[in-house]
Amino acid sequence: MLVFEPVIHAQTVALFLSFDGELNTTPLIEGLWQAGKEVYLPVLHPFSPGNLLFLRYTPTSRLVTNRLKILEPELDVRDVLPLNKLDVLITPLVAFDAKGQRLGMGGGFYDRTLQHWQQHGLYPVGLAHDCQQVDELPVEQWDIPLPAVVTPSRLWQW
Ligand SMILES: Nc1nc2c(c(=O)[nH]1)N(C=O)[C@@H](CNc1ccc(C(=O)N[C@@H](CCC(=O)O)C(=O)O)cc1)CN2
Ligand SMILES: Nc1ncnc2c1ncn2[C@@H]1O[C@H](COP(=O)(O)OP(=O)(O)OP(=O)(O)O)[C@@H](O)[C@H]1O
Repeated sequence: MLVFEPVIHAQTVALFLSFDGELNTTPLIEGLWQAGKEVYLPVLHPFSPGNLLFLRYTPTSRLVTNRLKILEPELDVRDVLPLNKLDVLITPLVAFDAKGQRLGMGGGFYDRTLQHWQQHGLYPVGLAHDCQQVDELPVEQWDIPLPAVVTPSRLWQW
């Protein structure tokens, strides 16, 4: 991921703190910090259900457990980055298919975030284990396909 072209050119990168068998993102976060990138994490929106905010994450950030039992940075409006300032958005996923369709945890959070991603100048990329690839996923009308997925063994692009 650190040698993936959009990441090399990025100043701001959002990713996620792994839980429940997701590929461990800790080494990647430290690599991004070392490369001088600003790292952002998703925070459940305090009053807009189903939406995410992206907050700056540094080695001294205070983390709290949200209602979905995931660690997230403590809400401080000064740490929020608007989506149009985000260069790369690394998304978690449960499974992805041969066309770049993404299955998530079912909250619709990333489908909402990724609406109109092209207009935001944002580049989304999924991060997953190799075994999370499947032939074909059922597609719902709101599902947004990913232009790229990175796994430990390879890069997929569509
Ligand atoms: N590491 C990580 N962070 C992430 C996500 C993710 O997939 N991975 N998300 C990706 O969107 C968002 C959170 N999405 C989630 C969606 C559903 C559940 C979940 O456990 N749902 C339970 C019901 C929980 C409840 O309502 O009490 C369930 O479906 O059984 C957790 C996270 C934002 N942060
Ligand atoms: N752009 C959207 N606007 C409004 N509702 C949406 C949008 N995208 C998804 N939803 C709603 O969110 C719900 C969950 O969607 P879905 O099962 O595709 O989530 P997911 O992609 O698996 O989850 P996540 O993105 O959080 O990992 C659906 O019931 C859908 O109605």
